Amino acid sequence: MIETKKALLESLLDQAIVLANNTDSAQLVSFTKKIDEIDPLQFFEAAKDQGMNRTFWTSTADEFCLVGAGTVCHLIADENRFQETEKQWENLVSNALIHNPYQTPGTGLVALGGMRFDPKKDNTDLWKKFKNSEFRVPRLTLTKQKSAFYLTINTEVTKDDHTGQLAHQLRKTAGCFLGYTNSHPVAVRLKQKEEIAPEQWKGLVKQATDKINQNKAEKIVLAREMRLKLSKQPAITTVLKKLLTSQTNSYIFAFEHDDDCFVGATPERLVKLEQNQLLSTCLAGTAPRGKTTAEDKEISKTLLHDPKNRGEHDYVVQMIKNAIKHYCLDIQIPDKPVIYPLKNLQHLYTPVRATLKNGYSIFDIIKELHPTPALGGVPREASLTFIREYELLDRGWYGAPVGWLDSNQNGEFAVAIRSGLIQGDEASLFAGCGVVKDSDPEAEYEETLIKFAPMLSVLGG
Ligand SMILES: C=C(O[C@H]1C=CC=C(C(=O)O)[C@@H]1O)C(=O)O
Repeated sequence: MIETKKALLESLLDQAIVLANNTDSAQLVSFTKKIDEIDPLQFFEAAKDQGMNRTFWTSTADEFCLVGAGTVCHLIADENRFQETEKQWENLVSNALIHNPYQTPGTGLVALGGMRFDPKKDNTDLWKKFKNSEFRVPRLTLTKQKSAFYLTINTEVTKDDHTGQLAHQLRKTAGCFLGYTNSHPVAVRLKQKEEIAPEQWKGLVKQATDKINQNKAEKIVLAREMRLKLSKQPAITTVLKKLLTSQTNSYIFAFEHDDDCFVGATPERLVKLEQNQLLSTCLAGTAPRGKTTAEDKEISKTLLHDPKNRGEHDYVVQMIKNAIKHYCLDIQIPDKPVIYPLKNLQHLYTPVRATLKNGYSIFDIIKELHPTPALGGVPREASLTFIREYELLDRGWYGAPVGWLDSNQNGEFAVAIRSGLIQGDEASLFAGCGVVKDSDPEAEYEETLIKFAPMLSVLGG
């Protein structure tokens, strides 16, 4: 007998009720179908209307987007957060009843999340809603891969559920998302902007260069915070829309916890995995964009040959190479970086390609890579100790891996920089830069100002 699409959902729910009965526990069901084109931001906004916490991820280079609405289950980890999350994920996947006839990465059962930069640094009140490591499996996930769109409905079925009633409820909720049209709310005005202790931060850069000149470290990345007061609570949909149009070479992400939302537009890929094909990238070494094409080219040329920036960049290349060699075969790294242009900045960029050996997962790689010298420093422990002790802020999820994974060994993580934590009508923005032996505090300060710009401008600055 040929089953209709409608009957597929019902038969999956029937099976789940039997399993829930047998095990006397809730059964996770994941059902994916192709849908007509839909604006991911409308889907995101619809989730707000349904009172659901939202998660957003887009890789503009791949025309790939994931939007999560609500949470059907959480993966939360403290100690050994990478191994623990992987274990929870494997467990969840092996017990779920999954219907996903598509091979497209990011369809089916997907978890999205992130983690704290440094689990050893005390958690302040600022980040109190954000766990050491937290991934969510959304109630509804929209996946956009180029011109194809997929909807995944995840639900926990209990032995007392009724197939017809549950199927009706799930379709009704999905209908609210698919038929949603609303204009995005207006943007906010910036009322006040406060840089946290800028002079003290410059002093810290000097302290770091002194430490480097005493051969106690080679590179230390130092970050700072800017506090904003806004005219009202911003609509995250509008913030994302502006980031999508202004930061085209970046990953745009958002992770919402009620009135707190961690949002950013980062150019820094940590790792991408498509089955066993791995791509990581080194992005370190920075210069501003030129005002004219000729000036821009001149700056790029200088950046490509500047020993300070090349040194900063090469630390990252070497570290990634060493970090992945145990887990990968066939590692390919070009000899020289190229320029990666952003709206306000340009970076040195080197892609790293490899094949992941059997038996390893994306978590093994993230564990080795985080933090790269683009966010921590060299040597890793000495720089982290310095940051932990002296940096004037709680980085929270800033500078840490943020991304997604699916149940077919696909996933992608970026480093959450060029980001901010929006809390009601206030926000904290974060920006940092690599300090090496000849760093000039004033120049590093200027560099962080440019790095604040993408988030600042979408919040009315
Ligand atoms: C720490 C940040 O940038 C890092 C990533 C790329 C280039 C960097 C640099 O040139 O200093 C930083 O290492 C930030 O944007 O907050």
